[in-house]
Amino acid sequence: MPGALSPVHNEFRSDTFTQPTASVLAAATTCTLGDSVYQEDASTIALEQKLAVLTGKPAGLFCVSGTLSNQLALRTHLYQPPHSILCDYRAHVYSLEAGGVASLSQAMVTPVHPANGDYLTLEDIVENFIPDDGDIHLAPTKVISLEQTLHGIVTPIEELRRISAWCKDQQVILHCDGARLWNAHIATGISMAEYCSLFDSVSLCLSKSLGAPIGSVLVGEAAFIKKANHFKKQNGGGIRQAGIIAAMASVAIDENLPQLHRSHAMARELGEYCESLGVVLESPVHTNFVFIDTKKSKMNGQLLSQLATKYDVKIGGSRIAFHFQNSNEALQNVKKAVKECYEDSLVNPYIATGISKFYNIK
Ligand SMILES: Cc1ncc(COP(=O)(O)O)c(C=O)c1O
Ligand SMILES: C[C@@H](O)[C@H](N)C(=O)O
Repeated sequence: MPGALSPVHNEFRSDTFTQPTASVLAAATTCTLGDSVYQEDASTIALEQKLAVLTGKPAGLFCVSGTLSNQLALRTHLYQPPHSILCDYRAHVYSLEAGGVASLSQAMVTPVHPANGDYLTLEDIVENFIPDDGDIHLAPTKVISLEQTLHGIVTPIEELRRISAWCKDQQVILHCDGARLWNAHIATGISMAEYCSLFDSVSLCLSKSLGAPIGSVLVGEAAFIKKANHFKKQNGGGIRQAGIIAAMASVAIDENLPQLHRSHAMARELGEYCESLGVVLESPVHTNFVFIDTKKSKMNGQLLSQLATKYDVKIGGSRIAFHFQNSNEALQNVKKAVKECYEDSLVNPYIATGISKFYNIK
């Protein structure tokens, strides 16, 4: 119903909570129903080709999740241990994919803290890169895995170009976890094809800011995608009548991509409000996330989650995630929760111990 609040209008734990709209759901009734393991489903093939054209890559592979899409990319790029990947210490492929790099690819990880505190530069990479120089003590860096956006931060295209040129010169694979590359595209106006031209492979989530119910697409060279499909089947990722979810994802891209700027504007509004209070942010608000630096702000993330409930919004911890289905009413309630949590910190400064999570899965 036009104007009605979405069931997830007050959901700020993650943009993974976006729900299919009526028109996205309707696509499930007009899709093809071929067996996509046999590569006979027209709706699935159409989505993969759509993403290939959009990103300027030769081929695409529909996967049930971003984790699978990322891990298939790394497994396909990595084939002769001892080897390692280099990424940001906060990268999802390292910190939130259950150790898949180790179990699936038998790879070590070099997690790097960016010197500028926000995004990896070529200097960070060169300083931590492990050369394949015959030293039998080492696991050489074979893949550099960047994330755009990472924690909502947009790495400048100029930096990506520097890194990409260096990787080509060093013959090192460059992968992009582009779960939210869509957000970078909308925030900068730089095309998806321009971004993707800098990487050997890109994993694109459709089930987050874009509001598809399920799915990601991995894009890259045809031979790479063919091998990734082999590993996809090996790991139980073969999907039979995938047309149902592929068709929904295709509509979600068309209808929801133009709306991402709303979530960015709401995030900016909250970020500015936080700073007006004196709340310290962990990183700049470039897209749809506000990360509160609970340590520097001496704020208790769990208390923030509890206060969120008091104001009828859902917040998982130090991250406040925006998506196109949030309401302005809910944003004002988030501000009330943040203000009360910050005021509490002035009286009861919270000293965090142990690893801090920005999400809260029971
Ligand atoms: C940056 C990033 N990459 C990959 C993923 C994995 O996606 P999925 O949850 O679909 O496995 C997520 C979260 O979901 C993410 O935030
Ligand atoms: C928790 C994490 O895996 C998820 N991708 C999120 O951003 O919410």
